[in-house]
Amino acid sequence: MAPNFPEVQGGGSLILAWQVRNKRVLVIGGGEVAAGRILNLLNADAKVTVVSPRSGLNDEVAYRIAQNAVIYHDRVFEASDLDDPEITMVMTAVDDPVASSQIWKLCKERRIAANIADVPPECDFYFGSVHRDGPLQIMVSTNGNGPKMANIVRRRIAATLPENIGAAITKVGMLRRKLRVVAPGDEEGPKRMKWMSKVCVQWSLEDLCDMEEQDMEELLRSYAPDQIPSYSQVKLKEEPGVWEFDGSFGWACVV
Ligand SMILES: C[C@@]1(CC(=O)O)C2=NC(=C\c3[nH]c(c(CCC(=O)O)c3CC(=O)O)Cc3[nH]c(c(CC(=O)O)c3CCC(=O)O)/C=C3\N/C(=C\2)[C@@H](CCC(=O)O)[C@]3(C)CC(=O)O)/[C@H]1CCC(=O)O
Ligand SMILES: NC(=O)c1ccc[n+]([C@@H]2O[C@H](COP(=O)([O-])OP(=O)(O)OC[C@H]3O[C@@H](n4cnc5c(N)ncnc54)[C@H](O)[C@@H]3O)[C@@H](O)[C@H]2O)c1
Repeated sequence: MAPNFPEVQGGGSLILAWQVRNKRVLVIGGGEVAAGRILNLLNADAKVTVVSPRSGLNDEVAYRIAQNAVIYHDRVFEASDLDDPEITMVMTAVDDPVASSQIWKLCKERRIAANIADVPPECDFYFGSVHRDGPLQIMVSTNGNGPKMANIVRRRIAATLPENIGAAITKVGMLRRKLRVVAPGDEEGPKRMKWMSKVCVQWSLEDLCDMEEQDMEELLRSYAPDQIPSYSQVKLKEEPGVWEFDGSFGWACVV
C-alpha cells in the first residue's frame, strides 16, 4: 500500500525568501530590466552596486544613482568587479549575450549565485512576478514556461485579496513580538504558536487590521488561561472576568 505522504512533483523551483539585507549584490547593466532588479533589491534592503556605461542608463536607474541608493561604476563590466568578497549575488541585465555568458562563467568559477536575465540555463535562480503589500509578498513562478502568464496570474491573485491584508499582517507581527515578551523562552514555543494560530483563525482579517496597541495588551491577557476573547469583547473592554478563564468550561452544575 502506498504510504500517505505528499507525492514528489519534480521540475519545480525551491521558492525561498532570500534575506539579502545589508548584503552586497552586483547588478550589471542599467536598462529597464536592471531597474526592476534594483528596485527588488532595495526593497529587500540589499547593498547594491551597479556597473553600466552612463550612456545606457534608463531614467529610473539614473534616478537611483542620483539618490545615492546604489554604488555606481560608469563603465562596462570587468572581471575584477567580482573580486569584492562581500558580493553574495550577481544579476546581469545587459543586451550583450557574449558579455553575459562570460560573466556567468566567472560567477560559476567563484561560486557566486547569478541570474542572467533571459538566459534560463545560466541562472542559479529565476525571478518571479511579485505582489507586495507591506510585509506581504507573493511570488508567482511558471518555472520558465510563461513569464507574461506569471504576471497575469499574480494580478488575478492580488485582486482577490482583502484591501487591508498587508496592514493586518503588520499588526499580527506586532502582537507576536509582544507575545514573546509576555511568554519568553523556548519551552513556551508550542503554547505560543498554538495561541497565535488561534488568534489568527478566530479574529477576522478586518478585526486584526483594526487592532490597536491597547487591544493587543488586552488580548495578551488571554494567553495564560488560553481562551481567546472575541474582537468585540476586547474592543468593548468588557470586564476581563467575562472571558478570563475561571476554571470552569463555560457551564456549571449547581447542586
Ligand atoms: C516574471 C518576470 C520577473 C522579472 O524578470 O522581474 C520574468 N520575466 C518577466 C517578464 C517577461 N520576460 C519576457 C517577456 C515577454 C513575454 C513572454 O515571453 O512571456 C516578459 C513579459 C513582459 O515583458 O511584459 C521574456 C523572457 N523571459 C525569459 C526569457 C528566456 C526564455 O524563456 O528562454 C524570455 C524571452 C523569450 C523569447 O525570447 O521568446 C526568462 C525568464 N523570465 C523570468 C522572469 C524567469 C522565468 C519566470 C517564470 O517563468 O515565471 C526567467 C526564466 C529567468 C529570469 O529572467 O529570471 C517578469 C514579469 C514581472 C511582472 O511583470 O510581474
Ligand atoms: N527576464 C526579463 O524579465 C526580461 C524582460 C525583457 C528583456 N530581458 C532581457 O534582459 C536584457 C536587458 O534588457 P533591457 O531591456 O534592460 O535592455 P537595455 O538595452 O535597456 O539595457 C541594457 C543595459 O546593459 C548595459 N550594458 C551593455 N553591455 C554591458 C557590459 N558589458 N557591462 C555593463 N553594462 C552593459 C547597457 O549600458 C544598458 O544599460 C536583454 O537581454 C533582454 O532581452 C529580460
